[in-house]
Amino acid sequence: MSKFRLRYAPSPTGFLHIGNTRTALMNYVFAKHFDGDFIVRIEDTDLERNVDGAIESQFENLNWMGIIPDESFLKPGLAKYGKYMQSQKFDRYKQLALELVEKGDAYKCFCTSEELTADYEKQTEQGIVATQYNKKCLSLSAQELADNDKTNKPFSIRFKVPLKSWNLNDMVRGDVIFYGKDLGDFVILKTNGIPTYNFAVVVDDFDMEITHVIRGEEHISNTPRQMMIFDAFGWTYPRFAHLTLIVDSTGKKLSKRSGNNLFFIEQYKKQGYLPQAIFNYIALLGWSPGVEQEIFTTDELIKIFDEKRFSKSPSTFDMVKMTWINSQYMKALSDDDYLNFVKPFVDQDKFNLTNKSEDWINQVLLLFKKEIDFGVQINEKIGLFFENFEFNEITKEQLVQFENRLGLINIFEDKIRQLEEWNIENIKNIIKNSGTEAECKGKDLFMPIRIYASKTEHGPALADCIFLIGKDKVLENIDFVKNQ
Ligand SMILES: Nc1ncnc2c1ncn2[C@@H]1O[C@H](COP(=O)(O)OP(=O)(O)OP(=O)(O)O)[C@@H](O)[C@H]1O
Repeated sequence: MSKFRLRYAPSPTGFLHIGNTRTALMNYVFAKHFDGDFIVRIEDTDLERNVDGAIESQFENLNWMGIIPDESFLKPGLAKYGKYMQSQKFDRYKQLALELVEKGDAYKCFCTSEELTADYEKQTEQGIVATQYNKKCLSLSAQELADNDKTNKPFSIRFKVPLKSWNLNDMVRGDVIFYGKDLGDFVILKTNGIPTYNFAVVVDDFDMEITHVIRGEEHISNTPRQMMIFDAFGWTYPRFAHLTLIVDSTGKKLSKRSGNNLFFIEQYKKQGYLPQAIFNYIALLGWSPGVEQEIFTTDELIKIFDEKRFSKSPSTFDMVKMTWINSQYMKALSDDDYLNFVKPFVDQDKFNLTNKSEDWINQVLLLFKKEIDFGVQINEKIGLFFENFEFNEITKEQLVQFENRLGLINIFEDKIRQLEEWNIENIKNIIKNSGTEAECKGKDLFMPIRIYASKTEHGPALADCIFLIGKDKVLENIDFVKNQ
């Protein structure tokens, strides 16, 4: 059996989003499961739609998620596989399109766009819904052709669709039959010499010896056109798998053009999601592992991958689920890995770390290891340990509910002031003893102390909080809250 070779072929018309990542990921996992090659090819023939920075975004984000190409324009394979960017292969496509003209499988079309539009409009008036090219140029005489060539009349090249049928035998959808009579003769090389999508894809898949084409199902109607081009050259088809699309909550396909930032991978990188978690989540979109388990490493996913488990219905992108998976990965990190990961997300414009010790910063960040779902959330948690933390009205309302608060806090404050050895154990004892002396326990004990000492009703373990806020600042907070 020859080595499996699969490809992900984005157009550089926008940035990597959850939808096209799923296609890239499935090609990658499929290839790696069978010890094959994963190739990234850039389909940039639509020059006007190409977007600056799009190629970099695709590669950067794929690499970040561990979807690493074996071959791409950055790391070309054998010379016989050709270029990995379609805009660098225009000569090859042209030469092959002319070869098909030579063989009689394609023909030059001299119709102008005005003529074509007029004819399509006429067909529509006649009630024809699926308009087709009228094959006018197929019957040009040798003399007409020679005259047109002599005057350099601009032409496109059209494929002559045979009147036969094709069975896609799709890996997801099974048998799908297409008939030539339903497909008009289509352009494979435009007047400007640039190939159309269907032609370039076939030439590339052949050149690169692609064995399996896994892509979104919006491409299914392209596939018979590609199969007939394979046939015309006498080339063997790859196996096709058209995966159902990833849609948003309104059922709309996620697309580079959707303009919704929430679909882009870059967004999650910036928010402090872990690449393995996103990989894990996307792998389960439209593919089932066949077991209840939901958390898998990349290696496990590659191992258990089964091409028979692709879903037949669209999958909705669910950010809540992805965030939950991310939180599971965050909790499972070692303390060191967690700290290395989360520190860069601390907003240093808001929280000045320069005068804090490394040890203190680490202890503060670790308090929230089990609480935060993704990196930037740390900024919603750590405010109470920093200057200028605001005491808000809601907290004040909470505090006044505790009738015994002043008696309790006076006792607590006194003990804190006298405490010589500042450690968590001693602080715990002070809280306990203050409760005994003020005759309060449970919420009546902990909540007032928490609010006076930290200016908020929220926070991790009370003694840990007080310890890290520090003695002077705790006393300052108590004084401040008393005066509200
Ligand atoms: N929402 C989606 N769900 C599943 N696969 C998708 C989705 N969007 C794109 N793909 C797949 O990603 C691959 C790369 O596609 P492409 O670069 O054309 O992305 P696109 O987002 O569809 O682009 P555009 O926004 O320009 O239409 C194709 O195989 C395509 O089928």
